[in-house]
Amino acid sequence: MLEKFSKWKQAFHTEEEKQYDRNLDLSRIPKHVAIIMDGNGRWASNRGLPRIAGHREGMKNVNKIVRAANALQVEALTLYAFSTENWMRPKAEVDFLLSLPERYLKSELPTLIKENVQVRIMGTKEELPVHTIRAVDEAIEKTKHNTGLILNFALNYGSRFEMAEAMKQIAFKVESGELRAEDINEDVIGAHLMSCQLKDPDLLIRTSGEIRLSNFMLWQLAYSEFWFTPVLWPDFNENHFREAIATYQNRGRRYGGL
Ligand SMILES: CCc1cc(N2CCCCCC2)n2ncc(-c3ccc(F)cc3)c2n1
Repeated sequence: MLEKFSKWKQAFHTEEEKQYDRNLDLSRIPKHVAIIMDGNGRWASNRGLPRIAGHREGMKNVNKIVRAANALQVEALTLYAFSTENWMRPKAEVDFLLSLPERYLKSELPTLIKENVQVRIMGTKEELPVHTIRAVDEAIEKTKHNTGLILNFALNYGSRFEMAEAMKQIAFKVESGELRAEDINEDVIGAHLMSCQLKDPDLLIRTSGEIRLSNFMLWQLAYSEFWFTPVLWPDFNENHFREAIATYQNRGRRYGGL
Protein backbone atom coordinates (compact mmCIF):
# COMPACT_ATOMS: atom_id res chain seq x y z
CA MET A 1 0.00 0.00 0.00
CA LEU A 2 2.74 2.40 1.01
CA GLU A 3 4.71 1.56 -2.13
CA LYS A 4 1.60 2.12 -4.25
CA PHE A 5 1.06 5.49 -2.53
CA SER A 6 4.65 6.64 -3.05
CA LYS A 7 4.49 5.66 -6.76
CA TRP A 8 1.18 7.54 -7.04
CA LYS A 9 2.69 10.54 -5.25
CA GLN A 10 5.75 10.61 -7.51
CA ALA A 11 3.54 10.38 -10.58
CA PHE A 12 1.31 13.10 -9.25
CA HIS A 13 3.81 15.62 -7.96
CA THR A 14 6.55 17.20 -10.06
CA GLU A 15 10.04 17.58 -8.62
CA GLU A 16 9.66 21.14 -7.27
CA GLU A 17 6.30 20.28 -5.72
CA LYS A 18 8.01 17.75 -3.43
CA GLN A 19 9.94 20.55 -1.71
CA TYR A 20 6.80 21.65 0.15
CA ASP A 21 8.58 21.76 3.51
CA ARG A 22 10.30 24.92 2.16
CA ASN A 23 8.91 28.04 3.93
CA LEU A 24 5.68 29.28 2.42
CA ASP A 25 5.61 32.74 0.82
CA LEU A 26 3.30 34.47 3.31
CA SER A 27 2.56 37.18 0.73
CA ARG A 28 1.02 34.59 -1.62
CA ILE A 29 -1.22 32.57 0.68
CA PRO A 30 -4.44 31.59 -1.15
CA LYS A 31 -7.22 33.90 0.06
CA HIS A 32 -9.98 31.28 -0.18
CA VAL A 33 -9.32 27.55 0.29
CA ALA A 34 -12.11 24.99 -0.24
CA ILE A 35 -11.82 21.42 1.04
CA ILE A 36 -13.83 18.30 0.17
CA MET A 37 -13.25 16.41 3.45
CA ASP A 38 -13.45 12.87 2.05
CA GLY A 39 -12.35 9.47 3.34
CA ASN A 40 -13.95 9.36 6.79
CA GLY A 41 -15.89 6.14 6.15
CA ARG A 42 -12.82 4.42 4.71
CA TRP A 43 -10.72 5.61 7.66
CA ALA A 44 -13.17 3.84 9.97
CA SER A 45 -13.50 0.64 7.93
CA ASN A 46 -9.67 0.38 7.67
CA ARG A 47 -9.79 0.09 11.47
CA GLY A 48 -12.81 -2.21 11.66
CA LEU A 49 -14.87 0.67 13.11
CA PRO A 50 -18.37 1.85 12.14
CA ARG A 51 -18.53 4.71 9.60
CA ILE A 52 -19.75 7.16 12.21
CA ALA A 53 -16.42 6.70 14.05
CA GLY A 54 -14.76 8.11 10.93
CA HIS A 55 -17.12 11.07 10.83
CA ARG A 56 -16.43 11.75 14.51
CA GLU A 57 -12.68 11.62 13.89
CA GLY A 58 -13.16 13.81 10.85
CA MET A 59 -14.94 16.38 12.96
CA LYS A 60 -12.03 16.48 15.42
CA ASN A 61 -9.74 17.11 12.45
CA VAL A 62 -11.66 20.20 11.36
CA ASN A 63 -10.10 22.13 14.21
CA LYS A 64 -6.57 21.27 13.20
CA ILE A 65 -7.05 22.71 9.72
CA VAL A 66 -9.10 25.71 10.92
CA ARG A 67 -6.21 26.59 13.20
CA ALA A 68 -3.63 26.07 10.44
CA ALA A 69 -5.61 28.25 8.02
CA ASN A 70 -6.09 30.98 10.62
CA ALA A 71 -2.38 30.95 11.47
CA LEU A 72 -1.50 31.44 7.79
CA GLN A 73 -4.11 34.24 7.55
CA VAL A 74 -6.18 32.46 4.92
CA GLU A 75 -9.22 34.76 4.51
CA ALA A 76 -11.88 32.09 3.90
CA LEU A 77 -12.04 28.33 4.38
CA THR A 78 -15.00 26.49 2.85
CA LEU A 79 -15.51 22.93 4.14
CA TYR A 80 -17.85 20.55 2.31
CA ALA A 81 -19.62 18.98 5.29
CA PHE A 82 -22.92 17.64 3.91
CA SER A 83 -24.00 17.40 0.29
CA THR A 84 -27.57 17.21 -1.01
CA GLU A 85 -26.66 13.66 -2.09
CA ASN A 86 -25.81 12.68 1.53
CA TRP A 87 -29.55 12.38 2.30
CA MET A 88 -29.43 9.04 0.45
CA ARG A 89 -27.21 7.47 3.11
CA PRO A 90 -28.71 5.20 5.81
CA LYS A 91 -30.91 7.19 8.23
CA ALA A 92 -28.71 6.44 11.24
CA GLU A 93 -25.66 7.85 9.43
CA VAL A 94 -27.55 10.96 8.27
CA ASP A 95 -28.84 11.55 11.80
CA PHE A 96 -25.34 11.24 13.19
CA LEU A 97 -23.88 13.56 10.54
CA LEU A 98 -26.54 16.17 11.29
CA SER A 99 -25.67 16.00 14.97
CA LEU A 100 -22.05 17.00 14.27
CA PRO A 101 -22.56 20.77 13.90
CA GLU A 102 -23.93 21.05 17.43
CA ARG A 103 -21.31 18.65 18.78
CA TYR A 104 -18.54 20.64 17.12
CA LEU A 105 -19.92 24.06 18.10
CA LYS A 106 -20.67 22.98 21.67
CA SER A 107 -16.98 22.34 22.22
CA GLU A 108 -15.38 24.79 19.77
CA LEU A 109 -17.55 27.92 19.54
CA PRO A 110 -15.87 29.67 22.51
CA THR A 111 -12.46 29.10 20.90
CA LEU A 112 -13.69 30.23 17.48
CA ILE A 113 -15.01 33.43 19.06
CA LYS A 114 -11.70 33.98 20.87
CA GLU A 115 -9.75 33.38 17.65
CA ASN A 116 -11.88 35.96 15.80
CA VAL A 117 -13.28 33.33 13.39
CA GLN A 118 -16.56 34.10 11.61
CA VAL A 119 -18.81 31.06 11.05
CA ARG A 120 -21.01 30.99 7.95
CA ILE A 121 -23.17 28.36 6.30
CA MET A 122 -23.64 27.75 2.55
CA GLY A 123 -26.57 25.51 1.57
CA THR A 124 -30.29 24.99 2.01
CA LYS A 125 -30.65 25.40 5.77
CA GLU A 126 -34.46 25.05 5.87
CA GLU A 127 -34.36 21.28 5.20
CA LEU A 128 -32.04 20.61 8.15
CA PRO A 129 -33.36 19.42 11.54
CA VAL A 130 -34.29 22.21 13.96
CA HIS A 131 -31.50 21.21 16.39
CA THR A 132 -28.92 21.63 13.60
CA ILE A 133 -30.35 24.97 12.46
CA ARG A 134 -30.41 26.24 16.05
CA ALA A 135 -26.74 25.35 16.59
CA VAL A 136 -25.49 26.92 13.37
CA ASP A 137 -27.68 30.03 13.77
CA GLU A 138 -26.22 30.60 17.24
CA ALA A 139 -22.67 30.29 15.87
CA ILE A 140 -23.41 32.63 12.96
CA GLU A 141 -24.96 35.18 15.32
CA LYS A 142 -22.17 35.02 17.92
CA THR A 143 -19.38 35.33 15.36
CA LYS A 144 -20.92 37.71 12.82
CA HIS A 145 -18.78 40.67 13.97
CA ASN A 146 -15.51 38.70 13.92
CA THR A 147 -13.05 39.86 11.30
CA GLY A 148 -10.64 36.92 11.07
CA LEU A 149 -10.94 33.69 9.11
CA ILE A 150 -14.36 33.14 7.51
CA LEU A 151 -15.18 29.49 8.28
CA ASN A 152 -17.83 28.61 5.72
CA PHE A 153 -19.50 25.20 6.10
CA ALA A 154 -21.20 23.86 2.98
CA LEU A 155 -24.19 22.21 4.61
CA ASN A 156 -26.94 20.52 2.59
CA TYR A 157 -25.22 22.08 -0.40
CA GLY A 158 -25.31 21.04 -4.06
CA SER A 159 -23.84 23.15 -6.86
CA ARG A 160 -26.38 22.27 -9.54
CA PHE A 161 -29.26 23.10 -7.14
CA GLU A 162 -27.47 26.36 -6.28
CA MET A 163 -27.14 27.29 -9.97
CA ALA A 164 -30.76 26.33 -10.74
CA GLU A 165 -31.97 28.50 -7.83
CA ALA A 166 -29.82 31.41 -9.06
CA MET A 167 -31.28 31.11 -12.58
CA LYS A 168 -34.80 30.99 -11.09
CA GLN A 169 -34.20 34.16 -9.04
CA ILE A 170 -32.77 35.93 -12.10
CA ALA A 171 -35.74 34.80 -14.26
CA PHE A 172 -38.19 36.19 -11.67
CA LYS A 173 -36.29 39.52 -11.72
CA VAL A 174 -36.51 39.64 -15.51
CA GLU A 175 -40.25 38.87 -15.31
CA SER A 176 -40.78 41.64 -12.75
CA GLY A 177 -38.71 44.11 -14.79
CA GLU A 178 -36.01 44.38 -12.11
CA LEU A 179 -33.54 42.95 -14.64
CA ARG A 180 -33.37 42.90 -18.46
CA ALA A 181 -32.37 39.62 -20.16
CA GLU A 182 -29.55 41.40 -22.01
CA ASP A 183 -28.08 42.49 -18.66
CA ILE A 184 -27.51 38.89 -17.51
CA ASN A 185 -23.77 38.19 -17.40
CA GLU A 186 -21.25 36.23 -15.28
CA ASP A 187 -21.32 38.86 -12.52
CA VAL A 188 -25.12 38.75 -12.27
CA ILE A 189 -25.07 34.95 -12.01
CA GLY A 190 -22.25 35.00 -9.45
CA ALA A 191 -24.18 37.56 -7.38
CA HIS A 192 -27.12 35.12 -7.13
CA LEU A 193 -25.08 32.15 -5.89
CA MET A 194 -24.99 31.12 -2.22
CA SER A 195 -21.27 31.96 -2.16
CA CYS A 196 -21.87 35.51 -3.44
CA GLN A 197 -20.28 37.14 -0.39
CA LEU A 198 -17.03 35.21 -0.89
CA LYS A 199 -14.38 35.40 -3.59
CA ASP A 200 -14.07 32.22 -5.67
CA PRO A 201 -11.76 29.62 -4.12
CA ASP A 202 -8.10 29.97 -5.14
CA LEU A 203 -7.33 26.42 -4.09
CA LEU A 204 -9.49 23.28 -3.88
CA ILE A 205 -8.21 20.38 -1.80
CA ARG A 206 -9.85 16.95 -1.94
CA THR A 207 -8.72 14.14 0.36
CA SER A 208 -9.01 10.34 0.02
CA GLY A 209 -7.72 10.03 -3.55
CA GLU A 210 -11.05 10.59 -5.28
CA ILE A 211 -10.52 12.86 -8.31
CA ARG A 212 -14.00 14.33 -8.72
CA LEU A 213 -15.82 17.56 -7.81
CA SER A 214 -18.97 15.78 -6.55
CA ASN A 215 -21.33 18.66 -7.34
CA PHE A 216 -19.24 21.11 -5.29
CA MET A 217 -18.91 24.81 -6.28
CA LEU A 218 -18.89 23.93 -10.01
CA TRP A 219 -19.23 27.59 -11.09
CA GLN A 220 -16.89 29.02 -8.49
CA LEU A 221 -14.00 26.60 -9.12
CA ALA A 222 -13.61 27.60 -12.81
CA TYR A 223 -10.13 29.08 -12.26
CA SER A 224 -9.13 27.39 -9.00
CA GLU A 225 -6.01 25.26 -8.51
CA PHE A 226 -6.92 21.68 -7.57
CA TRP A 227 -4.84 19.58 -5.19
CA PHE A 228 -5.83 15.94 -4.70
CA THR A 229 -4.27 13.73 -2.05
CA PRO A 230 -4.78 10.04 -1.17
CA VAL A 231 -4.60 11.00 2.52
CA LEU A 232 -7.93 10.30 4.25
CA TRP A 233 -9.53 13.36 5.89
CA PRO A 234 -9.05 12.21 9.50
CA ASP A 235 -5.31 11.84 8.77
CA PHE A 236 -5.03 15.16 6.90
CA ASN A 237 -2.86 17.46 9.00
CA GLU A 238 -1.19 20.88 8.95
CA ASN A 239 1.78 19.46 7.02
CA HIS A 240 -0.50 18.23 4.23
CA PHE A 241 -2.30 21.61 4.27
CA ARG A 242 1.04 23.43 3.91
CA GLU A 243 2.07 21.02 1.13
CA ALA A 244 -1.11 21.91 -0.78
CA ILE A 245 -0.39 25.62 -0.38
CA ALA A 246 3.28 25.16 -1.37
CA THR A 247 2.11 23.38 -4.54
CA TYR A 248 -0.38 26.19 -5.18
CA GLN A 249 2.46 28.72 -4.85
CA ASN A 250 4.65 26.75 -7.26
CA ARG A 251 2.04 26.73 -9.99
CA GLY A 252 1.57 29.89 -12.10
CA ARG A 253 -2.12 30.72 -12.50
CA ARG A 254 -3.05 31.94 -15.97
CA TYR A 255 -6.90 32.37 -15.84
CA GLY A 256 -6.93 31.03 -19.39
CA GLY A 257 -4.08 33.35 -20.55
CA LEU A 258 -0.52 32.34 -21.60
C1 LIG B 1 -23.65 18.41 8.87
C2 LIG B 1 -22.60 17.46 8.53
C3 LIG B 1 -21.26 17.71 9.14
C4 LIG B 1 -20.31 16.70 9.05
C5 LIG B 1 -19.09 16.90 9.60
N1 LIG B 1 -18.14 15.90 9.47
C6 LIG B 1 -18.41 14.70 8.71
C7 LIG B 1 -18.04 14.77 7.29
C8 LIG B 1 -16.82 15.43 6.91
C9 LIG B 1 -15.66 15.44 7.85
C10 LIG B 1 -15.81 16.44 8.96
C11 LIG B 1 -16.78 15.97 9.99
N2 LIG B 1 -18.83 18.08 10.25
N3 LIG B 1 -17.71 18.55 10.86
C12 LIG B 1 -17.97 19.79 11.30
C13 LIG B 1 -19.26 20.15 10.96
C14 LIG B 1 -19.92 21.44 11.20
C15 LIG B 1 -20.90 21.90 10.32
C16 LIG B 1 -21.47 23.14 10.51
C17 LIG B 1 -21.06 23.91 11.59
F1 LIG B 1 -21.60 25.14 11.78
C18 LIG B 1 -20.09 23.46 12.46
C19 LIG B 1 -19.51 22.23 12.27
C20 LIG B 1 -19.81 19.06 10.28
N4 LIG B 1 -21.02 18.89 9.76
